[in-house]
Amino acid sequence: MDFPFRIVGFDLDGTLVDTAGDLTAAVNHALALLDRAPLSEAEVRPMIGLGARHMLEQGLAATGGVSEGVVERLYPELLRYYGQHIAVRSRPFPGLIDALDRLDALGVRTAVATNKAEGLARQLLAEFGLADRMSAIVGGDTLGVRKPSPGPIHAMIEQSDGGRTAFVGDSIYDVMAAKAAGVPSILVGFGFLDRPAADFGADHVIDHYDELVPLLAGL
Ligand SMILES: O=C(O)COP(=O)(O)O
Ligand SMILES: [Mg+2]
Repeated sequence: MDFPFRIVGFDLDGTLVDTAGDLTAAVNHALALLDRAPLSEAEVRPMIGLGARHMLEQGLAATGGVSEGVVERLYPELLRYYGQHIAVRSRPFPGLIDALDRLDALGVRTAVATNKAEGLARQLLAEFGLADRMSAIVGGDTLGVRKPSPGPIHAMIEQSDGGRTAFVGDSIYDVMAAKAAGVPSILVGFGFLDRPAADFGADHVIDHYDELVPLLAGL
């Protein structure tokens, strides 16, 4: 039987890899430089999804206020710290590697469109041996646009040589980008969701990676 998709694209933070612990540590490193109290991982999770700069702005806003000058000063600090501590607590979500293996065996290309900076995305994926198995890795700074624009998904599809595509993500920006790109959107219910899964308007929701290949096979 022919598999109905040639490309399956993934978001990174909160979708392929649970990065909340290391991203929280990076935000808290920046906050500590201002003598501000740390945030919990539960507080930082909903701040993830529009890139690390946005996460820093949200973290500052939640702890006493944010100004452009402070963001300018702390953003490079946050990136530097994060790059040096990128995979201390981060781990691929359960069942991911099996699902990628199954897609590989079906001849499906897997690719990434993330709002994380491309260099950090490649570094993180390489930590888990995942960079080399992706046909494209498009980051938040790769193009002039980021999700919810469909641009990163279009670029990911083009770099993967085209074909029917589905996109898997954990944020409203992923669902919006997939819809704008005209590809089915699949929400992972285990990601960094900031609202109930049913409220995202995704075409499908999975609660474990074991569900991904059977779902796609039926679409
Ligand atoms: O780094 C972020 O805030 C978002 O990254 P993601 O697009 O992979 O979720
Ligand atoms: Mg995400």
